[in-house]
Amino acid sequence: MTTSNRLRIAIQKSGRLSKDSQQLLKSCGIKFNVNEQRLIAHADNMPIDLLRVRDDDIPGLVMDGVVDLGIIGENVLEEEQLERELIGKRAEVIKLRPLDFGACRLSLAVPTEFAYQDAASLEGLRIATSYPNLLRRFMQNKGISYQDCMLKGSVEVAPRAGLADGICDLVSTGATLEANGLYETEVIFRSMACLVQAPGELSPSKQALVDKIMSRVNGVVQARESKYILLHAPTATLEQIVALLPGAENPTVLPLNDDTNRVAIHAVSSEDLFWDTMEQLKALGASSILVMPIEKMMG
Ligand SMILES: Nc1ncnc2c1ncn2[C@@H]1O[C@H](COP(=O)(O)OP(=O)(O)OP(=O)(O)O)[C@@H](O)[C@H]1O
Ligand SMILES: O=P(O)(O)OC[C@H]1O[C@H](OP(=O)(O)OP(=O)(O)O)[C@H](O)[C@@H]1O
Ligand SMILES: [Mg+2]
Repeated sequence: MTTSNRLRIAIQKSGRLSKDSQQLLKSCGIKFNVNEQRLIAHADNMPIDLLRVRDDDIPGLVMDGVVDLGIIGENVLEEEQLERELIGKRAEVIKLRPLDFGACRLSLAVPTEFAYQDAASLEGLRIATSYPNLLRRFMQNKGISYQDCMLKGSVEVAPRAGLADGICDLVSTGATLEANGLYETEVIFRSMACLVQAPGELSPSKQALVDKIMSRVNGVVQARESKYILLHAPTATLEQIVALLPGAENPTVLPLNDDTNRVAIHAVSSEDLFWDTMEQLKALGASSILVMPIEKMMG
């Protein structure tokens, strides 16, 4: 456990998770300025320090209690846990919650000309990856032997460079695979960013701060997933219209001036309202449909 009485949070310095991690903490009311050159950023309004590091270092820092909290991809967390289990090192973290960014998957991929049937097609072949432990677990469960080619970056170029027959790497849109003449054959792990806490007990003041941050994170994420919906609806189709609003319980129904056949509906929906639903609402006679973002939410 850290000895400092300021709460330490590790986030990725620069990369796929850095902007979203910083944005999330800022949305929770933590005020800080990041200096690109500096590893540490002190919050102005709360006893919190942000440590800006390589994402691979975050699970270890949390597991060892060097920092109190961390924001990390589940893929990197799980890989580090498997690595530490292998060498008998403490690998515990408290998983506080998944976050709403950093969605990707760890997949097997092979060159377009490779006749892939199932994972057994890779028997005895060489697979390039930055995730040797997740790959090993998957292949061991299937009873397939293969050869490792450990690369920290540029994994997708390995087959073309003659370093490997296939790869096991992160995919989101698939554009990188396509650009490198590869296709995805098997998803071996699905990942999101998550908020984790060091094992063991925090001091009461730090615990109170973590509770406060957690409640705010919950509010921020919930608000981002929700929408405020306003519309006018014919009373005749009111029930059908309300049923179409995703996750909107007990919407407010208000009378309209000089119109007894129509009402105004105000509702908080637990998810976005897609165009298809808006078109269905319109077909049921709804009009003046407004879908608005919600900035904050509590209770
Ligand atoms: N294409 C993607 N879309 C969404 N999330 C992704 C994508 N690629 C990676 N991620 C998530 O973001 C994390 C960080 O990815 P990034 O590519 O920035 O890592 P990195 O190059 O290892 O960075 P670092 O320099 O910090 O080691 C990944 O571990 C994964 O959880
Ligand atoms: O399926 P896609 O949408 O193409 O995304 C996948 C790519 O994204 C990540 O790399 P990133 O772009 O973060 O750069 P990096 O290789 O420098 O980490 C990942 O390592 C893949 O290479
Ligand atoms: Mg990394």
